[in-house]
Amino acid sequence: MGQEGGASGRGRCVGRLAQAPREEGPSSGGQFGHPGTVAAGMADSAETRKLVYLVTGGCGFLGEHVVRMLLQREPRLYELRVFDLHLGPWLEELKTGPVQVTAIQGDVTQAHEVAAAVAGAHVVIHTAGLVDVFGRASPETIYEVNVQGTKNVIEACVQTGTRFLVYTSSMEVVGPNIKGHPFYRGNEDTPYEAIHRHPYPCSKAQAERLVLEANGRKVHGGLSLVTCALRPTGIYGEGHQIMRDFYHQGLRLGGRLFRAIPASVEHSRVYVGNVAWMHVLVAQELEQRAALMGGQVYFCYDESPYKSYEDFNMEFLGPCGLRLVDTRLLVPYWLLMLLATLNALLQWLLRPLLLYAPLLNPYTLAVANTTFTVSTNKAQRHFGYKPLFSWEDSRTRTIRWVQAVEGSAP
Ligand SMILES: NC(=O)C1=CN([C@@H]2O[C@H](COP(=O)(O)OP(=O)(O)OC[C@H]3O[C@@H](n4cnc5c(N)ncnc54)[C@H](O)[C@@H]3O)[C@@H](O)[C@H]2O)C=CC1
Ligand SMILES: C[C@@H](CO)CCC[C@@H](C)[C@H]1CC[C@H]2[C@@H]3[C@H](O)CC4=CC(=O)CC[C@]4(C)[C@H]3CC[C@]12C
Repeated sequence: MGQEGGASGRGRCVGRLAQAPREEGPSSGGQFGHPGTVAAGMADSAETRKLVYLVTGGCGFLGEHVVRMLLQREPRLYELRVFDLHLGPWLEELKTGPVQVTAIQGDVTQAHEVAAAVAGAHVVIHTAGLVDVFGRASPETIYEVNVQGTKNVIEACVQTGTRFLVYTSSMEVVGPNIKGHPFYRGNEDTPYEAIHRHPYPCSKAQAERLVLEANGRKVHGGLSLVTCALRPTGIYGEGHQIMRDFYHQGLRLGGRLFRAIPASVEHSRVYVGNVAWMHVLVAQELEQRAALMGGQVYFCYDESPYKSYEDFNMEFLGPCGLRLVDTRLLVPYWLLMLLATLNALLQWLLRPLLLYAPLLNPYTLAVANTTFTVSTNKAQRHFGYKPLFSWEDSRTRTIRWVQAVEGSAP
């Protein structure tokens, strides 16, 4: 493991520098009860409902869970603004509850649309992003959405006087790096050479740096902006598109998936409900703990076991009737690399005619083939986070969801 960077974000994209402040302030030390109980115990009256939240990307995989979690766990919520390029029809059913749910179809790359959505919000949870490691979008588009979009959100907060900004970053900001160094049971301060070439991790790293640097900026009205960034590892759960893709691929292959990655390569994964809960909790605690939490990064973690990407997916796909066939002896790593490179070449050749974007490419192979596991309690120490969903719950919920998508179109 290299010593140049750090999981605190001090890494670099090739040609771009990403830097984040180190943790400061005392630990608040495990003095909290169960995180849900404080919010759930508060009176649900019109008087207590005065906060306006904005969730960007609120119709995405994670965003929808954040939106639903806020409605369940933030009793002070008066209005919830859901901002997304594509609004989901499920939003309609949320409009009948006690909270005013405002659906805003908008684009984070358009500063005026973002400013209009942010104006008057107390808290912004910025989850919108272009998650593309398959070459579907151009690098320019990825930067435009992930970096310029984040700049627009920050500037909107500053201009309109919004003080609290929670940013959904990613473990990819740290690694795995281009050298394939393992990150084993690391935390936010573990030294790691965070060097990337791919536009997705580079854009997330740049955006995260902007968010952290904005902490302490004066917003309209003279108060200070308080920001922090959450870094989920690979998220799974209801709505996880890649899990659905693997499931349908398995069905097409007669109920089999083929192991390509050694079982010894471990990944941390985190259940979407726990990631959403962490966002809600951070948003709730930022004001009281601004000095401690402002400008900080937190990995998102829970009790999900460390496993290889494929073995972990089998925790859900296995009970749905798929099995993992070990073909690693037949398909050695060099052959996989060759296939991945071929896929990249085909993508480039076919680009003028059609979009060819398979799951396997040199980047996804490198990520899947590099150990990246997180072991930290920083979120618990700083704001009392404990996973809301146990591993058993997370697993059961995800299996039920995969079973429900059974038979649906790939
Ligand atoms: N899926 C994962 O395993 C991980 C995701 N993340 C981060 O979590 C966030 C959410 O990711 P997912 O829910 O997985 O992705 P997603 O693609 O399901 O959700 C992203 C949402 O952002 C919206 N969006 C995209 N471009 C937009 C634009 N220009 N203006 C407004 N909205 C726009 C999309 O319509 C979508 O609803 C992203 O920032 C991603 O980088 C971080 C770590 C892991
Ligand atoms: C070699 C293939 C044979 O089955 C398996 C390919 C799996 C890949 C598609 C995934 C392996 C690791 C995933 C990434 C990881 O979980 C970290 C991520 C964080 C994010 O912020 C966005 C998604 C992702 C990059 C995720 C994408 C899919 C994998 C590369």
